Amino acid sequence: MAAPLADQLDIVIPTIRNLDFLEEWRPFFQPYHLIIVQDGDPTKKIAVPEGFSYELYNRNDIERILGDKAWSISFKDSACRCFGFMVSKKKYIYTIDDDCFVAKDPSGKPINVLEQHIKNLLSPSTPFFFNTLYDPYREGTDFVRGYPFSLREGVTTATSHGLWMNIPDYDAPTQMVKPKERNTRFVDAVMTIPKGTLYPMCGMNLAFDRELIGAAMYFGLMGEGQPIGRYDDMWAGWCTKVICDHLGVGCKTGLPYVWHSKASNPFTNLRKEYKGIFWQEEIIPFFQNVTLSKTCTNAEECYIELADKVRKGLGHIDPYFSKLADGMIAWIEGWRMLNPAKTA
Ligand SMILES: O=c1ccn([C@@H]2O[C@H](COP(=O)(O)OP(=O)(O)O[C@H]3O[C@@H](CO)[C@H](O)[C@H]3O)[C@@H](O)[C@H]2O)c(=O)[nH]1
Ligand SMILES: [Mn+2]
Repeated sequence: MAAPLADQLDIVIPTIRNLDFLEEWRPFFQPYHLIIVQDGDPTKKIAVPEGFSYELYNRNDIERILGDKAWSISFKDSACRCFGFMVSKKKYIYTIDDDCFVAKDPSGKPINVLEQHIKNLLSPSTPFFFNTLYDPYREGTDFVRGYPFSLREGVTTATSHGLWMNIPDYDAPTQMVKPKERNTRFVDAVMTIPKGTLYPMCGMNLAFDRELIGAAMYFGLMGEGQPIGRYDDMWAGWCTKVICDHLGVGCKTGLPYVWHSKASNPFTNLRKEYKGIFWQEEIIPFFQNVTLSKTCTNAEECYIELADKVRKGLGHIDPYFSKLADGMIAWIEGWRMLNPAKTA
């Protein structure tokens, strides 16, 4: 079984359930190191299937390691996964939910998500001009007529956003209106999200270049004690996209697919999401108009400047956003504490 970049990529899994799903992934995941972020009750024992290389962190570990910055890592929300991004020492991260399984392509072949995500990350992105035949670097396709030759080299890819068969990542209102809707459509495409365009980044099946954009992959303050949930990955997606646009690197979406098996409770989800549903109508224009200084030349510097802009630009909506801006700073302080070499 192909295991590209096995020594350069960590798999981060947030879990409040169990890790039984790893048995199905074993052929693809066993060569890689796992970073498991155990949410909820730290006294609960999470069994890791035999044969996997892993490190496991629970809430006590997060408090011990981050000390007075631990509050920036959410509790009782999948946002806790970003702690795994922080403690990893690898160049690449893949993160997956524990209710995602191996999907099959239309020929019935099991999909090796890591192989496809790594292909996406190692091939260039084209954020400055849209190629209508999708990924021009893929075998059997190319740039179409009229595509500027000066742009055909493309730029470095920072993120690879995979999709989901079966249970789609719908918000609560959509889930409530369409409880039985399942995604049965396999679209054989990867495309770069154009510069200046935001997207709803889902954390269920996501890979990224940790050295390039990891410092901006903070999943915010969600879950217990917070007025909002299930906007963790959305927040990280908005922040990382504006920073990728500023740095001139790309974000891709499309292949690979996972099979998402569990529909979370729409009523619980509505309670978590409802403030986000109307707040985002102000948040999105903020991110669409935010600009970062030319002096910001890496994700950390961009993120610190963005935190200040969040405090000034969104603080009027709710005091939560000032706290979130503080959380963004605490996150970067934690990041720098655990990743000193890169900062230097
Ligand atoms: O309190 C919690 C709840 C869940 N987890 C772990 O996080 C992932 C996702 O959980 P789940 O599958 O229950 O939620 P979904 O609605 O399907 O997830 C999607 O919505 C986003 C919510 O933020 C999430 O990023 C998407 O993937 C599982 O691994 C749970 O075990 C947790 O750690 N703590
Ligand atoms: Mn799920």
